[in-house]
Amino acid sequence: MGSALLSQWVAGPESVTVVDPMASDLPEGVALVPDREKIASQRFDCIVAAVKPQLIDEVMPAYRENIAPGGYILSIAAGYSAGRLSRLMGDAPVVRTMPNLPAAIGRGVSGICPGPHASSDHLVHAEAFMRRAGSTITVDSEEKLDRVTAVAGSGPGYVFEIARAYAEAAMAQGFDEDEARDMVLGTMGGAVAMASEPSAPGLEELRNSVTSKGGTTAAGLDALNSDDGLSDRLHATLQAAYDRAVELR
Ligand SMILES: NC(=O)C1=CN([C@@H]2O[C@H](COP(=O)(O)OP(=O)(O)OC[C@H]3O[C@@H](n4cnc5c(N)ncnc54)[C@H](OP(=O)(O)O)[C@@H]3O)[C@@H](O)[C@H]2O)C=CC1
Ligand SMILES: O=C(O)[C@@H]1CCC=N1
Repeated sequence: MGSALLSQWVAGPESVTVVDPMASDLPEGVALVPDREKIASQRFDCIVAAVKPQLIDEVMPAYRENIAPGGYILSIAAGYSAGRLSRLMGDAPVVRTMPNLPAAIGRGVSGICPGPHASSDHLVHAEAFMRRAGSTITVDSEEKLDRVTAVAGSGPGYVFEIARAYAEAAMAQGFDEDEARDMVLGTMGGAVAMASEPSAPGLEELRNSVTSKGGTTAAGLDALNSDDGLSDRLHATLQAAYDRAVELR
């Protein structure tokens, strides 16, 4: 996820240093160091915590000395609470954000939540930084951010899986893999673009506008969700992701 954000951030005026033991192929203009020792004496206005939540306790404390006066930590880690991270970093200001993968093409959706000691300047900076990677929604509690994680952070995973299963079903109708992929992604992309038009009606009305009485869509929708199976499955999906975020706090 860090490299997806980096691909959008490099267009900005800041100088960026990435610490990654194995990284290669970073965008031009980014300084890469394999470990923190190489930047031991440097200070940064914003340190982005982009390792897995399970590695934060091990990796992040070494960076306490790297926070410039007035600087802050911007964490993209799912679940791991801002309070816990702030304490780990010697009561440093923390802003948490939850981006999603389409940030890689500037179409991400990022939740943002100010944590302990974060000033309004830190929040404004984090919002501007994340807007370079797509749209943002600022929430006032970490509980809400963990719900953004369940809906949007993990969301591209659900969408890719739904598209994969949809394409698999298209192949069972006799289309080859490329035909199935093109039809499914074209249909999903077109429908999402239409629903995203500023003057678009609500989603239920849009669905109804495809559904002729006694027609093919009605038959398909009946199989898809007349027993609320799809709705129930999606509720369970978001709840499971949220519950996992809570476990990672
Ligand atoms: N994937 C997603 O869609 C999203 C992920 N996130 C969050 O982003 C974070 C990263 O997740 P994800 O990108 O999926 O995971 P990855 O494993 O792809 O990325 C983690 C990166 O951290 C590097 N790393 C490991 N150890 C160190 C270290 N000691 N110092 C510096 N860098 C290190 C890894 O290098 P190496 O590969 O060499 O181990 C890797 O490049 C997580 O906290 C996750 O919750 C948030 C929103 C969406
Ligand atoms: O699966 C994860 O834990 C991360 C956070 C949201 C998306 N990927």
